[in-house]
Amino acid sequence: MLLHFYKMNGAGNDFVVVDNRDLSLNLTGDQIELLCDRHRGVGADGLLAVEPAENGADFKFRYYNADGGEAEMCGNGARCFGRFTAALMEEAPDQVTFETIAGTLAAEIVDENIRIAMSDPVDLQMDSGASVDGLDATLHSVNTGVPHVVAYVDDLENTDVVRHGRAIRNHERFAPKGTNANFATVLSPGHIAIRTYERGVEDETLACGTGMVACALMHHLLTGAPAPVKVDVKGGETLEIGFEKTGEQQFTKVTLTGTADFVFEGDIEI
Ligand SMILES: N[C@@H](CCC[C@H](N)C(=O)O)C(=O)O
Repeated sequence: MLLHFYKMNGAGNDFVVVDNRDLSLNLTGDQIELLCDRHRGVGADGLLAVEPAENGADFKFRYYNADGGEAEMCGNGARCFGRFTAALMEEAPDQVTFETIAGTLAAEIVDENIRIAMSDPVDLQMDSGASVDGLDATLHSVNTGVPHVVAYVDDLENTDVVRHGRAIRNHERFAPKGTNANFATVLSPGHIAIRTYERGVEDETLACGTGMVACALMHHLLTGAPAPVKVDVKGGETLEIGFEKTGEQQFTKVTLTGTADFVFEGDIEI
């Protein structure tokens, strides 16, 4: 079968995007893994599929990690999905809504950037009680659409993100679903830098949107820094996280603002 695809990236987190509004595609996990393979396929951290909405939004968002497994949400993917679906609509909209497993989200076009109105974070735990060998940091956890652990460290550049990230991702405390693992450091009040090991990619990626949100919320809880929090990512960009606090460890109106760019499109035999 010849598949038409688009390649996009959000802050360096890259995606194969397919238009499946007619539901004619039924990609298997193996096919998705092959499409995301950087040597044998297009190469990407994940695959986004546009499907018809079921509950009144503009579209349905499906997200698959590079290993072919479906995930509930992807923050950088959501910005790319917003940019992609806005281009599918007849009149250029200010906002696109889409159903995800983590709830219905909205993407707003803000100048060159896309701002995602995220689902409210759940399962927030300051100090999850877990620890991993060789990492002297408290592991906080929160689900910002997908599960995340956040560890604040002094020396981010020299942190072994793959080793510690893999140990956290596979830690029994976060089983059976596993977790993404973020390492963050404070650059100045309200400005942090992060690196993320992603579940389903099983490696460090250049950026992770839901991970940025997790680290920004923890930064607020640990230091009191107000919104918006700026987040530098490994890919070199700085994104912005907005939020409102509704309780001691509860947040709403969480937003993620950053780039979402088309890279190329093509056809591939699968
Ligand atoms: N890259 C993402 C997160 C994608 C899902 C994640 N790997 C998981 O399995 O939880 C983002 O930008 O949020």
